[in-house]
Amino acid sequence: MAVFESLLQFSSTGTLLGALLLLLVLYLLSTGSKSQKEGKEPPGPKPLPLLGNLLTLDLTRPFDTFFELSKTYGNIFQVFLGPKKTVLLVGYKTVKEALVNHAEEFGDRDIGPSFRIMNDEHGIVFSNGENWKEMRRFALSNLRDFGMGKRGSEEKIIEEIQYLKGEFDKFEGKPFDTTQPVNYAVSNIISSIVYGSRFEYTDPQFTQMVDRANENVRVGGSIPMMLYNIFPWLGPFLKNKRIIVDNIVQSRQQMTKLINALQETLNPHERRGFVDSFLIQKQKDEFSSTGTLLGALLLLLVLYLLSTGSKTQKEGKEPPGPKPLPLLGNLLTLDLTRPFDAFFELSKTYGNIFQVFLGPKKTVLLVGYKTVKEALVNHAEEFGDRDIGPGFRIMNDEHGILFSNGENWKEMRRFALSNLRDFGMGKRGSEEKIIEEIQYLKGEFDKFEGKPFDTTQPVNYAVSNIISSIVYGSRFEYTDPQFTEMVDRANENVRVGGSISLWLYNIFPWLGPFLKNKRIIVDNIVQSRQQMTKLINALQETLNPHERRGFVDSFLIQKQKDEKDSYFHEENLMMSVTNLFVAGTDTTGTTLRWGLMLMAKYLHIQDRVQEEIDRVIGGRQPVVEDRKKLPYTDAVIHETQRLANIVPLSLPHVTSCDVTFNGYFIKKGTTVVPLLTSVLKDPSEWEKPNSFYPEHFLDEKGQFVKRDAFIPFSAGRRVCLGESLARMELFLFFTSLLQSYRFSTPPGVSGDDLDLKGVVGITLNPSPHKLCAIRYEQSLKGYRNQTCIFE
Ligand code: HEM
Repeated sequence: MAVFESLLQFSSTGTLLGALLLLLVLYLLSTGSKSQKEGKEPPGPKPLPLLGNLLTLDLTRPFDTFFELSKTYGNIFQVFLGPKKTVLLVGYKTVKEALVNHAEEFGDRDIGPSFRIMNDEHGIVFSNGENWKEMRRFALSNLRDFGMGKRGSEEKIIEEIQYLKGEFDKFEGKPFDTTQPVNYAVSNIISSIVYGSRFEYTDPQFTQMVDRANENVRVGGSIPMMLYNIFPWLGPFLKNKRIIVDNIVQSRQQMTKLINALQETLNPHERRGFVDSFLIQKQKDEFSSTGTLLGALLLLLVLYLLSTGSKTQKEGKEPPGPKPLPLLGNLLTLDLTRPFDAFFELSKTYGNIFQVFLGPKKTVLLVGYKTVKEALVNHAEEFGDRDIGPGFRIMNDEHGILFSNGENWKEMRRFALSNLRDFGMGKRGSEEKIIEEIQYLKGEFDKFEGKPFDTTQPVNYAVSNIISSIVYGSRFEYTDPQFTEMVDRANENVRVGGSISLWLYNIFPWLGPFLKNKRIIVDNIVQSRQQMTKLINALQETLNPHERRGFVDSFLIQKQKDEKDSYFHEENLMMSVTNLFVAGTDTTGTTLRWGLMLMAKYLHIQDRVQEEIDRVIGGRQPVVEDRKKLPYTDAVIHETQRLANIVPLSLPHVTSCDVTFNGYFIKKGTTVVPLLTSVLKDPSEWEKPNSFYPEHFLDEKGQFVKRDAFIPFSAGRRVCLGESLARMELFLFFTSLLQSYRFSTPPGVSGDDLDLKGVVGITLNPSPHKLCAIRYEQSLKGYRNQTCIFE
């Protein structure tokens, strides 16, 4: 019944009672009609659909419950924890027979969602296969070296007992809770084997680590965590899951400090404990000491030179590419500070389809308009899956739209598209929202009174409010820290997500604990989820099925209707909202900022835009309909998107099956990068690929012309879901701002100082800069000569 009570916490009582009644009917029907497949599967109590045996199991003491059940079903029986079948082994003979005589078959660890958040399938307790074998063997042999089960640890234990007695003595015979002193003493034994020294019981670094570990062990066995294992979408609502995640984040920080300190004082000839042994082994194995690395590089170079002479490239089979080194692949020769430029450069040698090895990971590059279009559009199915590497996995966990695949992706994308359209995406509804938001943004610009300022935050907040009002049903104030922090964190994750350390993390995920950037991303996610949960809970509480305020409402209503439907669960809601929020903010904000910067850089082009707007629109608010009458402005916006090239690598795809493409064989599961840079700057498509040249989109009569190779939103199955919204936003924001302001560089900064290279993240941002936005009054002539206001 405890489960029943816990379930009540998560659902509205009415819906739950209805669902239970339905399940009861299903149960009664099924009891009469079907026979149990005894003799094949182990026997066990009859499960209800979806809930399995949860309603009849007392999960407060599951071990007693299972033991009790064995009296009815024997020594091997099965229960259903929700939809998850679990076989119980009961009694000495059965347990020994399975674990010892069938050691191989029963020897793997089941790593459910709650253990996964703690461990990520590394280490010893929650890993399997070769990783587990290697880690267990290494731990056993090293723990023995440091005295486990031998004289060495005997001495440590005897020493620690004296400290523990000291603690007990402090109570002078008065009553006390033995938990902390006993835990600290016991923990010091393993700590001195692992770290090489014991800790004082007054050292908060140590006591917090012990207390947190104990809390996680306790909370990890609680009913909410069992439910989380069964229904992981409950995660965002479970306080206990948050406690565990917070404890992990904090303990990892402290462990990292301890390990770093050991690393700094490491002496390979004097190992102090298990960590030292591991670090030394790591150095040996992974070339991290400079000497070894240089030696290894030399060896690799020799191997490389030898192999270049002897083996022939399998051209015509796999795509060509630079010769990879073992383990490191082509990493040493690739400039990951601007990977898209490095790949584009390589295509000059290897052609439009080539492969590189990022570490051991093969990645196929698609280069130029024809190849990218051929793959993404004509072979949409084969090239349409998303590659979800470790870096994206921490952000998304394969739910939502951006980083999911298969039926989950299809359902979420379809639902998002149709609902975003219902809330006005690409239509009149969002036009009104955008025009309203522009007034707020102008208010922000005006506050600077013509003095130089960084456009990042106001532009991002304004743009984010458009997708926010579609998703949540309302805009936020620019002074609301709840909102601004969410936007700032999303942008930080997009920036940090494209850093070299995240590339390395994608290639060698074991680097994770040492990477500050990974920690930044995880912390941002944890905090943003808490804020999103609050926002969604507030919407849930005031939900009216007859008046949907935004995408979240639609999702919640669908979730209520379709409780059985596995796709409309909490995790998909959180991830879809995150995807729309992040993808809908950073991209459009960044493009708009490029646009304003380019106007300040190329004043003669700004002149022409403003002349056209003055002539065609005058002082009234620009609307979408005006686009047709503003060919030059439209061309400038398109050219901004082309040259700014803000998603230069698109997002990684993966082949969904083996595919032979343009004569090359690409295996199922190969990472594929459609190099959008190479399309937007394809020299065979654009007259001046590297210049800002709005004429790319104009015919000789000055009329706007579409260009096939203009695909900043990518193409095919995964084409940007927000394209129509983004295009509308860019047009309205850009024309309205250019109508009202003259943009120029700050005093002392020339247009030439504004660089076009940008800052690399997942998206390509303008380099840090400030602009002056000087109000342009229609009545004033000669606005072109107005310059920045001096402070
Ligand atoms: C100038 C603005 C934008 C640009 C340049 C842009 C570009 C892109 C690109 C290149 C992709 C990856 C396509 C691929 O995998 O091949 C993408 C995906 C996506 N974009 Fe955008 N985007 C923009 C604005 C938006 C907006 C406003 C939204 C919000 C509604 C949005 C939502 C998404 C989503 C949900 C996906 C994932 C699609 C999927 O995996 O099925 N984007 N975008």
